[in-house]
Amino acid sequence: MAPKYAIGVDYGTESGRAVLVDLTDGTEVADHVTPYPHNVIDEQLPDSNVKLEFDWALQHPGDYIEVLKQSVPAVMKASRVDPADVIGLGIDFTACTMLPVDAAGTPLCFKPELKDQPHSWVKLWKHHAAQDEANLINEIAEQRGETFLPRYGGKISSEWMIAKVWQILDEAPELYEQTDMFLEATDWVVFQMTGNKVRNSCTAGYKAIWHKQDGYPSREFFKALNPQLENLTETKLRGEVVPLGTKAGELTPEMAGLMGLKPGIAIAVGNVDAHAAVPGVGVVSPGKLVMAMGTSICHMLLGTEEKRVEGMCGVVEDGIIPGYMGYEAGQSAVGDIFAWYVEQGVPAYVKEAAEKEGVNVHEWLEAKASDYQPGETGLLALDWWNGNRSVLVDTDLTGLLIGCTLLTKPEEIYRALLESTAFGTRKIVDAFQDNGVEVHELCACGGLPQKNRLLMQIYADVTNREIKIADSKQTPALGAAMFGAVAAGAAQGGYDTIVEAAQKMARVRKDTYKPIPENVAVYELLYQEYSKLHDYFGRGENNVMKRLKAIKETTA
Ligand SMILES: Nc1ncnc2c1ncn2[C@@H]1O[C@H](COP(=O)(O)OP(=O)(O)O)[C@@H](O)[C@H]1O
Ligand SMILES: O=C(CO)[C@@H](O)[C@@H](O)COP(=O)(O)O
Repeated sequence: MAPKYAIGVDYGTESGRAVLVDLTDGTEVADHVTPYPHNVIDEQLPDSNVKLEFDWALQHPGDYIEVLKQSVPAVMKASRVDPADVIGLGIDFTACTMLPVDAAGTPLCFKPELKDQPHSWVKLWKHHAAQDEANLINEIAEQRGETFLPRYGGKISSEWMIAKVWQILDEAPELYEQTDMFLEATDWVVFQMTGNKVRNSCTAGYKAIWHKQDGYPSREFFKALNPQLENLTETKLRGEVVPLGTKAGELTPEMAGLMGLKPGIAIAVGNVDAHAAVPGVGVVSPGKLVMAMGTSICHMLLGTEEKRVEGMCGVVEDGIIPGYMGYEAGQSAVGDIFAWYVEQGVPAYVKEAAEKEGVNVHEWLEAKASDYQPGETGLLALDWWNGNRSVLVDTDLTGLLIGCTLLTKPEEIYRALLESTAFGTRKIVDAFQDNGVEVHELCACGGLPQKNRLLMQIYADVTNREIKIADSKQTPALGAAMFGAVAAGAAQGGYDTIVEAAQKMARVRKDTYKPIPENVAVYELLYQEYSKLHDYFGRGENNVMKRLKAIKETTA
């Protein structure tokens, strides 16, 4: 039989990419990236004078369709694979990236009369302007002794569905009324391809407080938030929640025409980028922490029991791989911090030197920073440039750099920023380990492990654990393609379970990063210092970061 193929489409923060995968062994035959034409909308609405407030991050739903229109035909063309041999397609997305739609499923921002209303647009995962609502959700849930709270590390994040929905109700009640449904963007794109509105158990579980046995929180809880939210889950969040790997439907003739595929192929229910990466890197059993390392890091882990872990993003039964508890934690900014420094903090001479040497600024700084030993810069940083997702779960926390002198060099600051993110990951590893969810080894995927060797060695040294690296450059997309193959099923040339698909299709590289004992010893000392700063600024002893933000908001 001719080999069969599946396509995985990975929707990142700034771009979407499609990968065409051979189902016999996971070979990535072709890939193509489409940058989102409108990128992240965080200052002004498109074609409008409307300026956005601080902490907003929106997207244009049309950009997601553009990825299907450009990247899918591009991989078909590059691979010369016969469309008849493509049996399934899966997607993965950033989350919670959500949007309000009308009864026909049309995004409200597409309506001319609503396009100047910021709340009609897609709220990207890193939209952090619903922190007030998140704080209240946590306060009320705690007062009421809601049993869901421990499943989310004790706090519901402002990045998630309920806080974002409530912000819309608070600030744009008319738009809330006009909304027929709030959808995760991943479910909306699947709806565009199939005509079926199906909610996936992964985003519902991790981002919308849905539980396999208990469903959503009670009406009473929502009523306690705001009486207008009492019926939220039966109305604007209604819809069947189905497990990962389920076939959401078949590709419609219209979309097949746009994408250069055959109508009728299996489309898997939506998934989250980090979660799709777990089978993508071949992890289908407990003890191996998968780090999807890009603009942010998501830390994914399988376990056999539901444990309480401070500040984890969530534990969801079957949330990653059926049969296991799926744990998620994360850091809201990692690559984004390095990008900030490269764009905003580096002197002109660094940019000139990098250009002269034919490398980018990251590469130049990495090379220079590699000449330092751990501790030699005298610097230490807190990695909260975009708040803290785990373990403090507080988007109002901000960045900190300590130890600068008149002799401090840009590469030293760059190194301190790399180290700060490794310390943030160590906090997460320790939180799991201390609460009985074992972490034996780390598996890294995403853009960063391909780009920065120093960063990966620092992570091995700081966590004192070996790190395996995914062989795929597009691990979430590979995982999404696996789910596409499962949606198609073995009878069509796909697979019946994600475990089988991962065993056949995933690979890690032979070379790994191993901790260097001398470095581990110094980083242990630095980590103790990091922990003191972490608790001092993050656990209420000195709320200077919040006070500065409050002053900024009143004077802006
Ligand atoms: N050489 C480098 N070292 C460290 N970070 C880098 C380097 N090059 C790019 N980055 C960062 O990588 C991030 C993008 O990661 P990537 O995995 O490609 O994207 P995404 O998270 O959107 O999927 C950006 O935040 C960028 O600052
Ligand atoms: O929050 C999640 C997953 O739960 C991610 O979608 C979010 O951190 C964005 O990931 P990227 O940094 O774009 O890889």
